[in-house]
Amino acid sequence: MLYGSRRRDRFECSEVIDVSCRPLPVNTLHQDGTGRFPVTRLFVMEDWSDCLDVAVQIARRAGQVVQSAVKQEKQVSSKSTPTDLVTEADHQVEELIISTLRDKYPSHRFIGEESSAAGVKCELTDAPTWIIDPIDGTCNFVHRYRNHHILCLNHRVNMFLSSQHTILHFQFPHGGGEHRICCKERDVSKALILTEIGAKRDPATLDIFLGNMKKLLSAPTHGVRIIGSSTLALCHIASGAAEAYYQYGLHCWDIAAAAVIIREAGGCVMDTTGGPLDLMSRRVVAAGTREIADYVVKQLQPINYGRDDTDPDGLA
Ligand SMILES: O=P(O)(O)OC(CO)CO
Ligand SMILES: [Mg+2]
Ligand SMILES: [Mg+2]
Repeated sequence: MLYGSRRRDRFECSEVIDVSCRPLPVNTLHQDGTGRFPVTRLFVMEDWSDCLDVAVQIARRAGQVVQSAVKQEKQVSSKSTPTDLVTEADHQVEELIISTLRDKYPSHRFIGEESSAAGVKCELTDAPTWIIDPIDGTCNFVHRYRNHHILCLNHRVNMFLSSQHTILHFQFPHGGGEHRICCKERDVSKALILTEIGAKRDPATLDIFLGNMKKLLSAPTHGVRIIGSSTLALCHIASGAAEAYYQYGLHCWDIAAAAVIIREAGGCVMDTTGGPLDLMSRRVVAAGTREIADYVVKQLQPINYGRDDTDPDGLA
């Protein structure tokens, strides 16, 4: 996923296409029945239009790497915990994205999941910065459970791109997207809520995690789902396929692009305290409506995962 933001630029939804030109599954990211996102106008600031072309090309190449790797035997290692998995494909895709973009845009900066795991400081400045999750849903990828995406965001260019089964270009007017596609449900008893587990599995953390889920299930809501890809789940909020998402323990590369997509689709993204989202905080609540988001915020007991920018091992 490649995304960038220039705050006052207009940007509008262009299209959702499938890498192999197959129709997208209904409800994967949008539901117009054709597998196509309603195409409107494409507007890219001249400065950054080149970035979009490059992003599309890289995403296609990275998507091919992942699609070919998914069928093969994988070398699986763990990072911060035994459940925090990484494969050769994660490294290969991140290297492909960073090396290509660095050649093309020497002044741009990078925050990458696997580079951070290797000790590169996770530092977000005002410089154009690409935030990269080479495979989101690595555990799914390892098990061939097909919910995984390549995610990369450019912090200063209005574009976002995801590649695995899909390539997405979303370009919206900041703060005023015309495509209000998030669910507008305000009644939590009619909500489907998504979450992810996080890498910590000690008994105290799991008690809090299960307690939070129990509260939301007993609201009652229609249900709680865990699909194994934070960003895909967040994109489901943008698409209107679910009403809310919350998580402790995700990273800036899981949230960054999806947060913009949700906002521009008319939804809200915030901190688990109800305050503004802090990209480095490793926690998030997102929803189609403020009412549902506020309800979720009130139910949650926090889990401390530290911060991406100050706790590189991620287990503070
Ligand atoms: O598979 P990844 O990139 O580790 O991401 C996990 C959450 O951090 C699933 O979204
Ligand atoms: Mg991820
Ligand atoms: Mg990843």
